Amino acid sequence: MIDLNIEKTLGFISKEKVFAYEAQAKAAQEALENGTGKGNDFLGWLHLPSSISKEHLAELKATAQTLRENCEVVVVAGIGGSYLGARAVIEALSDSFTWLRDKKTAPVILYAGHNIGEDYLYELTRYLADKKFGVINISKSGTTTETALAFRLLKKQCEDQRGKDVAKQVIVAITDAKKGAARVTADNEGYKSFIIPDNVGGRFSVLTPVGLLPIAVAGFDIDKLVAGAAAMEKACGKDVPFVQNPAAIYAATRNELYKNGKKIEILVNFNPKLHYVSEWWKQLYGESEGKEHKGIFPAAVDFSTDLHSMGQWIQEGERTICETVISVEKTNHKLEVPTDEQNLDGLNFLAGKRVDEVNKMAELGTQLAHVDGGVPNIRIVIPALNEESIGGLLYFFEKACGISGYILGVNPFDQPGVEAYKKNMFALLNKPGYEEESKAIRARL
Ligand SMILES: O=P(O)(O)OC[C@H]1O[C@H](O)[C@H](O)[C@@H](O)[C@@H]1O
Repeated sequence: MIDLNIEKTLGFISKEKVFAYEAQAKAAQEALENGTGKGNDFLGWLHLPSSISKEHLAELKATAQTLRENCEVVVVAGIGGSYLGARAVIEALSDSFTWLRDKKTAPVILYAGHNIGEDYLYELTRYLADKKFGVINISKSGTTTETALAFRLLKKQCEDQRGKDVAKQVIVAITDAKKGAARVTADNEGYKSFIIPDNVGGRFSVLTPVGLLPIAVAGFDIDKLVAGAAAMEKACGKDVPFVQNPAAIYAATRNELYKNGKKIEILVNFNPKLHYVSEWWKQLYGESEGKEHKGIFPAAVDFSTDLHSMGQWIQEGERTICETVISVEKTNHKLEVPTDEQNLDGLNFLAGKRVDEVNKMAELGTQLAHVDGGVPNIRIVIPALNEESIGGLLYFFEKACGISGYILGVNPFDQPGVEAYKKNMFALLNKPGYEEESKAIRARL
């Protein structure tokens, strides 16, 4: 379970004001439960953790096993919500150097379809040239250009390298039940496929096959991940009183901070493995709340790395920011600072201490400094980097996002703004059907 602490925001906003959101948070929770709010076609994530069946998990694990047995490398092709959840969990739980080890216990997971870098894709195809690789092609719409382009390359390479029959075994599609090019290809080629439910938007889909299959291929326990999320679903349930509901309190606090001029929320970690949890969080909150010219800008830093780059700005720059720190209570391994007789580096005052003790003092020192500098600080403690904790943390953020978006007054479940660049790109590339737009955009150049 997580521990949420808002004490260090209270010099900037008052507890009374935060607690005054109780009625709004309750109304938001009810709108989510009853499906009466904006975007109510996309509430499938709300009770997803508690509704995932053992059979579904077993099917995912069986497919993961096929990929694990037949692949040295598995490429996850997807963008946005179709890759960030999987990557967030895999990187949070993986040994940082596992990809460099000769002996591997699971296929190396690589990512594609989240950029259009020609060199990136060239180098990926080169790396895969002598590898037994498979592909998980993930796209809810089934038509996202970045992903489709990468998949076209990977599909051809996989078939050329491994033959059509093996390719059929090691290519898996995760997409809509009926529509989209990814569905057509999967059905035509006879790929194993999983469905992304209609009522679960991409950024809320980590606990569907979108996240669960790659996570299982990487060797992590999806039963425990889902169990952690289900426990959090309960802890943030509609009947939990406001003061005890971490999702409601977080949603209320960030809305009150926003009202008081804190336009940017920086998600902070003191553990490099959480980098992609922040990337996932940025999409979740950015796409959900950034509309109608409103919404906190979600940013992220990795400390202490970024204390030596962004630390100055955070300490003394424009006072429009607040921080939310994810702190991991216990490390998974133990490492002590050794004693050195000569003590040339002057570090003997740390000798015998755990490295994590030093990290925790960096964290505490940073919190106090930033609060002194005018940055309100929310702290979220998770017990450890394991499946249960991460599952719980992700669901907590999803639930809080739904409540927070409704308090803000926007539809947290659509993303109309994302289409603007796509329309221009298609017009510039002369995509059939965009003839008028092509003419209009060329006239502007
Ligand atoms: O899964 P897909 O349909 O390929 O979509 C992938 C991503 O791109 C879209 O443009 C949306 O902005 C995201 O919300 C989505 O997660």
